[in-house]
Amino acid sequence: MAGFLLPAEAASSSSSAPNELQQMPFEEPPPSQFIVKESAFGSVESSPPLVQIPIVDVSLVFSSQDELEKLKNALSSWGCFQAIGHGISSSFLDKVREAAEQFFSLPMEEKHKCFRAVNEAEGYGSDLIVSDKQILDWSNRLFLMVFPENQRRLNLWPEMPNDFGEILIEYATKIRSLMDLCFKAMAKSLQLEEDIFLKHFGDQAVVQARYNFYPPCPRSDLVLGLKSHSDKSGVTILLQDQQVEGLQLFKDGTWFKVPIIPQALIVNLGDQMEIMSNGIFKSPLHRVTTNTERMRVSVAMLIEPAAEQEIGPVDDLVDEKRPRLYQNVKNYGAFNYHCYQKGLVALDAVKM
Ligand SMILES: O=C(O)CCC(=O)C(=O)O
Ligand SMILES: [Fe+2]
Repeated sequence: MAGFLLPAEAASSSSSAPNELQQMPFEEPPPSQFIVKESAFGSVESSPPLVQIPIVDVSLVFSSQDELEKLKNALSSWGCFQAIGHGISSSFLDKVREAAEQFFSLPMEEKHKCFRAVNEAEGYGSDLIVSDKQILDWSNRLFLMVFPENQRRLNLWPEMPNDFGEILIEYATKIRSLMDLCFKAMAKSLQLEEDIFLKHFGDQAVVQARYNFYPPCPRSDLVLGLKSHSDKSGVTILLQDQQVEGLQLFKDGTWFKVPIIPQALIVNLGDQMEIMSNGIFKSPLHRVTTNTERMRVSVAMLIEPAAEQEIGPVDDLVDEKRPRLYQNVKNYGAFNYHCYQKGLVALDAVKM
């Protein structure tokens, strides 16, 4: 293999073309900005225990109390589960993966059309730099707003493969239904009115797609595809690569590898639902390691309330036995990103 794409801003100190990805020889050691130093969460460990995180058949959560309990227990311990019975066919999931792979393998001139602007998150590129101490992720991503529909920036959407947009809209529509089902099930599992979380998201809820591309990395012992983070979202639904593992979850002081179940979707609770549930549901720390030989692709769909909408713990989950754990917040997405890139935990900063 002659080379791989290196996330841009990393190697380039030129601020005039921060998005220009560079071609680096495979043998080169990773530039120092990528090297993960020892952190509170330990060093890069590519072979931790492989654990089966809970599996929930979401087609049963309204008919089986056991399945609903499983969902509740999963979200209050791991903060995530593998969803089966979600009703999206395996052939359609393959189509979503294929469209992502086809986009990432296009020539750079073609991907260039989707490049994000220097200070914006939306579009194609590598890490948005917000701190000079930032350790860079060994990945490129395509980040697109899908809902509300009038906020789509179609000039950043890939033209190739030519059905990319159509597949994304169909996928996002199906995922939005799955998210709604999860929010209702979460409420029911806590004996709350079923629409309570949905109402907090409002009719202007934002759904974003994040296509992640992790090139092979010769030093997967030193570098991360995506640093340790918890998601800014209410909930994230993740379609993993069908063959290449990489996702790890942090629980009880240990990193665990998340196995691949090709037809499952990972429901990963985000910070904003941890806040709304007053800490009952957990937004887990997770990260992605790199692979020395194989690239990896994943597609994450995130939902959060509109930036200007204030959210906080729902009243019914605050009482004398369970005092309010979090402040009310607005525009939490941007705040979370800034904390993340500085190595801080955003949720800690909004605790009472
Ligand atoms: O690539 C993955 O498996 C995880 C991606 C992720 O955590 C994210 O996009 O927030
Ligand atoms: Fe994530």
